[in-house]
Amino acid sequence: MSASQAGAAAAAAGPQARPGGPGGWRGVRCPRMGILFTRIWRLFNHQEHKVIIVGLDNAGKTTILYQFSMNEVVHTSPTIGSNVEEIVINNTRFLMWDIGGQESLRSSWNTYYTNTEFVIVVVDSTDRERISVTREELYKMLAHEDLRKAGLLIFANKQDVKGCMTVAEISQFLKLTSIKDHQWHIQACCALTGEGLCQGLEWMMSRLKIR
Ligand SMILES: Nc1nc2c(ncn2[C@@H]2O[C@H](COP(=O)(O)OP(=O)(O)OP(=O)(O)O)[C@@H](O)[C@H]2O)c(=O)[nH]1
Ligand SMILES: [Mg+2]
Repeated sequence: MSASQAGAAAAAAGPQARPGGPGGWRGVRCPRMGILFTRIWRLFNHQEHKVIIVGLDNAGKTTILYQFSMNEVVHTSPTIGSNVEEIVINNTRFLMWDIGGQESLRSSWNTYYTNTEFVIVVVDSTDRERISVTREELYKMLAHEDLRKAGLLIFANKQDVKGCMTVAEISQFLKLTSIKDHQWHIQACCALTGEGLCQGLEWMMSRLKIR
């Protein structure tokens, strides 16, 4: 269930990095071509898309980050500061920052905003009491100049828990249809099984393609 708004290694191989011989470059070596090749390679393959993962404490952000990077459920403790991992999907590189969600840490979320292309907001779908706090934090973020162009992916996490809020309820509580100045998408998921996480990433990939 989901809804949406509208729908390196070779870089090191400079002229000196790989000598001729088994597995190495063969033929005429041209340093200038090497530099040019390296630049082009960086241009097309080394572009990293910065993503920040935010949301209230206990929402499941760190669990999601490590499902993405290791494809497994890790034992987590509340994040103090942040975790960062590089995720590569079909040659597309995402640098994902998982930022601690405790109240005392939220005022420093904005120090991560520069150059962010996607904001992933993780919602604990069982936490009805604090959905209004998530809404406040969400609109504060969207108003920030550094996130003006960022796409917004909302994960309605913990869908495995009986009686949790549905995607429709969360969309309504967060007033998502009122968001006109950012591309957004909401995706139901369960970080423990990984269900729904790929669909969220696919949405991000689809946004990159139409730019
Ligand atoms: N039932 C259920 N539990 C989950 C799910 N995702 C995460 N959890 C659990 O929720 C708890 C908090 O998960 P974390 O990933 O540490 O939460 P966080 O958002 O990183 O929290 P902070 O670092 O404090 O901001 C852990 O016990 C997870 O195992 C889920 O989809 N379903
Ligand atoms: Mg965490």
